[in-house]
Amino acid sequence: MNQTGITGYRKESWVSLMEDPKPLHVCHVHKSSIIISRLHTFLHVLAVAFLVYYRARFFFQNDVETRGIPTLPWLLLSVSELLLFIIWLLDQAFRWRPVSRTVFPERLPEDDKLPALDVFIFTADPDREPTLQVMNTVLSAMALDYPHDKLHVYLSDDGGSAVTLNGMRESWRFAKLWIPFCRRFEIQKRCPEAYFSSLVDDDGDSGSSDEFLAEKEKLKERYQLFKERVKGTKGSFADTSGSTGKDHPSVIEVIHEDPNDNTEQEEVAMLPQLVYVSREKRPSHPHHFKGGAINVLLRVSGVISNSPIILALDCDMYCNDPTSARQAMCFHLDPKISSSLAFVQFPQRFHNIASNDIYDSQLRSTYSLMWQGLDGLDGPVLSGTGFFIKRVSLYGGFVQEGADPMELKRHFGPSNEFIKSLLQYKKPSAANDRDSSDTLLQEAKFLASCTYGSRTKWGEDVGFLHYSVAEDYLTGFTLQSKGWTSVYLSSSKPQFLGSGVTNLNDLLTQGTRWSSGLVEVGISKFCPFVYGPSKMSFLERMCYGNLSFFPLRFLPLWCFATVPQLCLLNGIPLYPEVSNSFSIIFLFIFISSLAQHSYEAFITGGSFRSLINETRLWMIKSITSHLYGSFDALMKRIGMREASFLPTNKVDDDDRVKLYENGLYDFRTSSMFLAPLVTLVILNMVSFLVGIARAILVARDLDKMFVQVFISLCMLVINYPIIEGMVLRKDKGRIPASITVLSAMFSIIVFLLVGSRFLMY
Ligand SMILES: O=c1ccn([C@@H]2O[C@H](COP(=O)(O)OP(=O)(O)O[C@H]3O[C@H](CO)[C@@H](O)[C@H](O)[C@H]3O)[C@@H](O)[C@H]2O)c(=O)[nH]1
Ligand SMILES: [Mn+2]
Repeated sequence: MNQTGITGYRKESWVSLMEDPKPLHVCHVHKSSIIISRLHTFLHVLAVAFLVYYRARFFFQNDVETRGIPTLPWLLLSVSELLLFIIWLLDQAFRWRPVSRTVFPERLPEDDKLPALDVFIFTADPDREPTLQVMNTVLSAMALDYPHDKLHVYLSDDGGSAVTLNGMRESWRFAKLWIPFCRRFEIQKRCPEAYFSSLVDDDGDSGSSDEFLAEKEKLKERYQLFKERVKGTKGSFADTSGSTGKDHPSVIEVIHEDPNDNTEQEEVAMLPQLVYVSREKRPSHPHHFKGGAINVLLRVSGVISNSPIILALDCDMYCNDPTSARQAMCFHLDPKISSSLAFVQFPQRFHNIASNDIYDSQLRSTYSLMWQGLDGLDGPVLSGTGFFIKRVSLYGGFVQEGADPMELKRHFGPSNEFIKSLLQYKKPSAANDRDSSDTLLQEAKFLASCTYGSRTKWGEDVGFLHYSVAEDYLTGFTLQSKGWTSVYLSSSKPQFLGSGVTNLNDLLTQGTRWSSGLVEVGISKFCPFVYGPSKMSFLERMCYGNLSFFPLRFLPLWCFATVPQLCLLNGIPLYPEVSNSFSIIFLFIFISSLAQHSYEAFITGGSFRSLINETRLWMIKSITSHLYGSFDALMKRIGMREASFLPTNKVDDDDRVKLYENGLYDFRTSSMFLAPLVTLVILNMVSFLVGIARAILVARDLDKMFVQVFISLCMLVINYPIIEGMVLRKDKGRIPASITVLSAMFSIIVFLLVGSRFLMY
C-alpha cells in the first residue's frame, strides 16, 4: 500500500526503475499573476459589498431616491447580481495558484524500460465523423514516437459500420509504408492529411535529399489511393447481417496481415497492434454513450494487451506531436508523484480556428487559464480526450494484492480472463498462437456484450461513470475525491489537434449537452460541495463547484437582458443616479470586470476582438444553451427525460466554412435557439430608443436612467452581429425573416404581460 491512501495502487515495476537524479519535469508558479489576481479579487469583493449594501438598503430604509420603485424588479436584480457574484467568486479559485510545466523526455530511461501504452480512439457516427478523418487519427496514433511493441491502438466504433472496419484494414496497409517513412525521415507531422495538405514544409534536414523527395512523392500517391479506398466503401453491418448500427452483436477484429500483400514481413513486425472494436448494441439496453464505449475498451484491451497506461482520443483529435507519450511518461515515471498520479491531461487544441474566432471554439479561458489554475491545486479536470491515464486508477480500488477472485467477479463481471488481467500487468502470452488467440477473441466479444456490465460495478465504481453525459468531468471528479491527482501539460506545439466547432448550431447543441451534464452532477449526490468523504482541497472543490453550476448564469443573464429594459420603458429607475455617489460603485465593478477580462486575454494571447467575441458568446450561451441544458438536467433528475448524446458534427461543409472564415455567424439553427436571442435584441433596441427619447423629452431623466440606457446600448453593440443577421445580410446564413417577425411578436407579449403588469409589484 502506498502512503497517499489510494487503495488499489500497487508499486509499479516501471516506476521504481527511475533512479536518475535529474528531474523529468519542473513546475513554474506564475507569481506575478497570482499577486495581481488576489489583489484584484480583494478589491472587487470590497466593491460588491458596497453594492450589496446599496441593494439591501432598499428593503429596510425608506429612501427618498428609491421611493415608489416596485419591489419585484429590484429584488430580481439584487438576486441576479448576487448569483453572478457567487459564480464569479467560485471562478476566482482557478486564479489562486496557476502553474505551468516543462518536461525533459530526453532524460527518460531506455525504451525497453518504458511501460506499454494502449491508445483508445472513439467514433460513433460515420455521417457526422468522416471515416477518413478518423483513420487519420488512427494513423497518427500508430505513428507515435514510442516503442512499437509497447503500443496498441484500439478503435471503438459505436456506429457499427462496415465503412469504418474497412477503413481500419486500409489504414493498416497504408501504415506499413507510412510509419517506416515517418521513422526514417523523422517526420514531425504524423497525421497524413495534415502532412500532405500542409503549406509549409517542415521536413527538416532530410527535406532536400533526392531519396527523401522520391519517397515522399510515392507516399503522396499511396495516400491518394488510400483516400479513395476509404471513401469508396459504403454500407454498414446491416447490409451483411440484417442488423443496424443500433442493433448488432459485438464485432472485434485484430487487424492482421493480408496474405495477398507482398510487403516485407519485417516491416509488419515494426507496427503497433491495431484492434477494431464495435461493442454489442441492442435497443433494449442503454449503452451509456462514450462512457460505455470506454468501459468496453477497458475490458477488451485488458485481455489483449493490458497496458498500464491508456491514452484516450476523440476521433477528430489526431496526434500532432509524436512525442506526447514520452512527455506524459515524464510524470508517470517520476517516483515522487507517480503513486498518486491518475492522469496527465493535455489541452484540446484545434486545427481549424479562424483568426477571428467568432465562436470562441478554441475555449481560450478553459485551456489557457482555468486548467493551469487547477494544475496548481490538485490537478486539472479530466477533459474527455488527450489524457494519459493509469489503468489501475479506473479499477476503483478493488484490485489489491491477494484480492479474492470471487469478490473481483462481483465487481468486474464473470470473465476469468479479465480477472486474470487485473492481477497481472503482463501482456497475455496466448495472443500469439492461433487457437488461443481465437479463444481470446471470443472472450473479448463476451466482454463487449451489452449485458456484461450489468449487476457489476462497471459505470458506478469501476471505469467511467455512467451517471452524467459529462462522463469525463464526473469520472475525474470522483478520482480526485479519492485522492488521485492529475497534471496538465500545455506547450506551444499542441500535442493533439481536433476540429473545433465552426457554426452556431453545433456550438449551442454541444453547449446544451455540456451544461446538462455538468448541472446533472451538481444537483446529484456527486455535488462537489457535499460529495464525500473527499480528499480534495477546498479550492479544488470550488473549481469543480463552479464548473457544475456556472450554467445557472442563465438566470442573471436573462434578468439583465429584460428587467432594466422593461423598467426603462416604464420609467422606473433601478440604478443610482449618475450624480449619486453610489454610481461610483457600479462604475468600479464594471471597469474591474472589464479589466480582469482584458488582463487575462492579454496574458493568454487574446486580442481586443476576442474580448468582444467572448463577451457576446457568454451572453448567447447563457441565454440559450445554459438555460436549456439546466432544464434538461432538471428533467432528467426528476425522471422526465432520458439522457442523449448527439456527437458534434465534424464534417467541413464548404459553404459553412466560408461564412466562418469571413467572420460571419451561421444562423442556420433551430428557432429554439434563435428566437430568444432575437427577441431580446429587439427588446433592447426598443428600450434604447425609448430611453434616448425620454432623455430628450423628460427633464433630468438621463441622470436617473443613464445606467439602464447604457446597458441597452452595450447589449446592442456587443450583439451587433445579430442585428446585422436580421436586417443587413442577404446570404444563406442570415436570420430568416420569419424568426424576426416571431420574435417581434414575442417582445410585444413580454412587454404587455411582464413589463407593464408583473414587474409593477
Ligand atoms: O455514443 C457515443 C457518443 C460519442 N462518442 C464519441 O465521443 C467523442 C466525443 O464526442 P463529440 O461529439 O466530439 O463531443 P464533444 O462535445 O466535442 O466532446 C467533449 O465533451 C464530451 C462530453 O460531453 C467528452 O466525452 C469529449 O471527450 C469532449 O471532447 C467522439 O469521438 C464520439 O465519436 C462515442 O464513442 N459514443
Ligand atoms: Mn469533439
